[in-house]
This record gives sequence, structure tokens and C-alpha cells, in this order.
Amino acid sequence: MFKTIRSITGQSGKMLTRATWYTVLEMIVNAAPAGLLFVVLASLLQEEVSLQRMIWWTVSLLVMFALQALLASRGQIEAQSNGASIMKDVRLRLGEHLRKLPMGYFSRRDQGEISHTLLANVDEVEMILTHLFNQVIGSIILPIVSAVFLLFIDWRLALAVIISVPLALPLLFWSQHLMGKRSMKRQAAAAALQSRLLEYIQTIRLIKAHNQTGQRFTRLDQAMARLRDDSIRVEVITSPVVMLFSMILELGFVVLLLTGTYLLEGGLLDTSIFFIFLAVSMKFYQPLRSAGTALTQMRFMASAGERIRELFAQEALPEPKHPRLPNTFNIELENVDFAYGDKKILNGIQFQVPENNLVALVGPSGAGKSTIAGLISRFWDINGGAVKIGGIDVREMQSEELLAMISTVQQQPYLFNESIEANIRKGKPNATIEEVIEAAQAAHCHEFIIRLPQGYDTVAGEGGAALSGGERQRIAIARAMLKNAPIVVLDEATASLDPENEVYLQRAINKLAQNKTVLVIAHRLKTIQSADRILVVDKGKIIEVGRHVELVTQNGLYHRLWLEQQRLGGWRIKGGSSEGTKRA
Ligand SMILES: Nc1ncnc2c1ncn2[C@@H]1O[C@H](COP(=O)(O)OP(=O)(O)OP(=O)(O)O)[C@@H](O)[C@H]1O
Repeated sequence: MFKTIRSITGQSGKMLTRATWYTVLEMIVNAAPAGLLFVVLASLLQEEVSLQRMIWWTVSLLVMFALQALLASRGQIEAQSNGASIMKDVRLRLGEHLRKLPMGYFSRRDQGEISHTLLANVDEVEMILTHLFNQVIGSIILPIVSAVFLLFIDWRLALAVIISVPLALPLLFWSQHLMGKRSMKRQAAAAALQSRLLEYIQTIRLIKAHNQTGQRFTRLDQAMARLRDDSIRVEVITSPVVMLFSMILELGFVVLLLTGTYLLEGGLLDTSIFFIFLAVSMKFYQPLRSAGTALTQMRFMASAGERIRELFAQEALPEPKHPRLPNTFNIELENVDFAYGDKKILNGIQFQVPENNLVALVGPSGAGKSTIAGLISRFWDINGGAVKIGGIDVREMQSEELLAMISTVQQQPYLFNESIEANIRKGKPNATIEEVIEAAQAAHCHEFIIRLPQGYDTVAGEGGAALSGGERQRIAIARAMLKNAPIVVLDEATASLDPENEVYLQRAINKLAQNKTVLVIAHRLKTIQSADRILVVDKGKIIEVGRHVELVTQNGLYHRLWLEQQRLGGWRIKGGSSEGTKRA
């Protein structure tokens, strides 16, 4: 448990902080009234009490209580600030680590699971550092101090008090073991519920549109029921063992009573000593019981640490020891093989995009076009061959430098829930407002932005929900224009846009493509009629290569796709634009 926490916080001794020392002192002061009680009782029994003495004792007691409260509050503040700053660092390192992971990790894991680890699990570990750890330390120190005190007074009775501890401890270890096993299951159920909740919220529009509220709610309901069952199971399995631990521990009190009475009857014990033991033993068993509960709770929280450790253990794409930078920006794929896990997707892909050329990838859905485009940004590492930019393998470049030379415009670009200005500025964080407007004008979105109630200050909504698909794409293009990277990877919108939007979008794309090396995934073939080269991809292979005029005359897949799209075009109520992606 401590090993996990140390490994995720990266701090070896930092759990024993000033806060822990405050707690140790607090517990010593907490045990001190027992000593005072001993003196008071002895005086009472010997009838040596005076009012003046009693006032002194009372004052001393008040000072002890005040000191204890002061130490407790200092300890809590220290623990809180130390734990919170350690976990801030963990959150930052987790964010940084996630950024370096291959995209494959994100497609394997649910978004909800990842966010559960980043939010709930980090909070749970923070709870250990800010509260539970010191609570456990305090609950162990107080009985130790009390036991030492009792041993000094009468070793026979002290042994009677302590004797139950070694008998109860195995039960505590057992409860820890049970908790360790069950808590991982409960964590998985909580993460699954988070995924279902996220899915429910993100797809609420779709669910309503298809009238599937009942069906989706069932999935959510099942996830909730699983979490409920796992939570109950954790309690049902561990609680009886913790209870048994407490009971066996308290048996020591019975042993104390029997031993004390036996010694008293034999005249081997002073009554005042016996009273002291009866009173002080409370300071022995009660904190040990709390330590047991806090330790079990801590073991539960530590499973959150396990999940964080697993996330840190995911291997990032290896960075080169001696990174290289290309001088030119032609793209080259040499005999590339690629698989998602065991699922082979690309087979011997080979092509070039000469610098400042526009090459289009076309083909049926699932052919592997987006995968090819992702390999250029090194979203995944390939299984065979090489992906090169300017003759240098992308694996020999530092990932940040590689990403800086590529602008990617997605089919469904994501806009942050910030102002449109901030969204465009993501392409160049230090851009002036004039540069932002210039990019928006070039991307043909300035006109619609200034017509919005708050113009550039209009908030785009989560994911860009406040804007239409075409508007979102144009803002993403403005973002890419501001970035002004030498390579552009463009995933063209599949959905039919209204003619006006389509014309503007096409003009924006043409502007973005000027003097750049462009790889475009084209879904509408009429937009790539003037591309320098078209690659037809099918089942992970390039099966045809040529310009539009060459390919339409061959009796191949491109020809069939072209005829199909021409036929579908005839069904449109309004005619589309005749503009296409072209070199300006
Ligand atoms: N992250 C992933 N994990 C596993 N399989 C994937 C992943 N992404 C895509 N695939 C699979 O790889 C194949 C190629 O997908 P890809 O998205 O590259 O095709 P595409 O030609 O771009 O399709 P579309 O035109 O529909 O976008 C598909 O069978 C798809 O199911």
C-alpha cells in the first residue's frame, strides 16, 4: 500500500512530514492527562487533597487540552497543504503522461475510466495523505504511549492490557487482504458507471432523436446496480472481520479485570493502581479500534492508487535520444504495415506526397484512410516499414516538434467551451487579435462570427455545440491557418453541407492548402478533381494511383465510386457547388 503511494507520488520519505510529527506530539500530550489522573487518584485515596492543589491540576489539565487542540489543528493544516501540493504535482504529471501516450491507449480505454482515474482516484489518494495517514499514526502512537506509561506503573496489569493485541492483529491483516481484493472490483464498477454516465450525457441528443431513453437508461441502471452490489459486498465481507478484530482487542479489558481482581484479593495490588488501569486502558483500546477502521479505509483508498500506478505504467511512445529535424516537408510511406493490436489494418502501404503537393486518399469506409493519416503524426508506431518527413523517420523526431509541423483538421473538429477567439488562438497561443481575425477571414468564418450576438467572444459550447458542422470546420481551418504548419492533414466532412456552407468551406480549404504539403482524406470525389495525385485505398492496401481524369477512365474502384456519387448527386433537391479542393 505504502509502496504504491510512494511510487505514484514519487516522494520517498515525504509521507512522514511535519504534520506527522505534530500528530505524534499531539498524542503524547493526549496521554499526559492519564499521568495527572494517576496523581489525583493517589492523592484522593490518601486523602491529601486540597482546593489549591485541585485548582493547579485543573489549570494543568486545561493547558494540556489547549496544547493538544493547537497541535491537532497545526497537524491538520500541515497535512492538508502537504497532501494537496503533492497531489497537484501528481495531477500535472498524469496530464503530461497522458499527452505522451500513443492514441491506441485511448481507443482501448473508455473516456469515463480515464476521467475516473484522473478525478475520483486522485481525490481518494489525496484523502490518504491529508487525513487517513495521520489518523492511523495518531491512533497507533497513543496506545504505545499509554502502554509504556502502564508498564512503568505495573508490568503485570500492563501485560494483561496488551495481551489481546497480538491475538487481534492477524484479523486486521486479514481484513486488509480482503479489502485489497474487493476494492479493485468496486473501483472498476465505479469507473464503469462514470463511463456510462458520460456516454449518457454525451449522446442525450441522439438518444432522444431515436427514442432510446429507456434502452440507454437500462445500461446506466445496470452500471449503478453493479456499483451498489460491489459497494455492499465490500462492506459485507470486510466489516465482520474488522468487528471481530475490535472484539478480540477488547477481550484484553476482561483479562485486565480478572487479573486486577485476582491481585487485589491476594493483596498484591493497590486499589488506586487498579483504578488508573481501568481508566487508562480506554486510551489504549479505543484508538486501536479507530486505527483498525482507518487502516481498512486506507487500504480501500490505496486501490485508487493502484489505478493511478497502472496509468503511469502505460508506456509512452519512445522519444529519440538524438532528435532530428527535417529541412523539407515531403511525406513518404515506405512499405508500411500496421495493426491495432492483433487486427492487421495496413499492408505494405507505399506512397509519396512531394513538398507542396496535394495528395488525396479515397476509398470505402473502414479501408484505413484515417489510420494512414494518423501515422504521419505518429499517433501510433508502425509494425513494419517507415514513415518519413523530409527523408527523416518520424520516430527520429521529438514528438512535439513533429506535431508542430503538422496541422490536422478533423472530420468533426472539437471546439472547446470557450470563446471563438480562444478557440482559433489554439493554433498559435500568442497570436494577436488582428492575426486571429485575419485567419478567420481567410477561413471564411469572419462574416458569420461577427453576426453572432457576442462576435468573437461568443462561447462555442461544449465541443462546439452552439455552431453548425460547417461552421465548426471553418473555425478549425482558421485555427490551422494561424498555426501555419508546412504539412496539412485534412479529413474532409462526410456530411452534405448546405450549398452556401459547402462553397465557403471549400474556399477555406483551398486557402489553407496553398503552398503546403497536403494529404486529404476525401469523401466527396468532386472536391479532389484537381488533386496532384489520388490514392485509392481498399482493405488496407493502395489499389489504384493517378489523377482524377486517369482514374475515372479506368474500370476500377475509383470509377465505380465516382459513378455512385454522380448517381446520388442526382437525388439532391438542390444542386451543390462545383468547386473542389485544388492548388490555388
Ligand atoms: N483505434 C482503433 N482500434 C481498433 N481498430 C480500429 C481503430 N480505429 C480504426 N479501427 C479499425 O481499423 C479499420 C480502418 O479504420 P479507419 O478509420 O482507418 O478507416 P477509414 O478508411 O478512415 O474509414 P472512414 O472513411 O469510415 O473514416 C476499421 O476496420 C476500423 O474499425
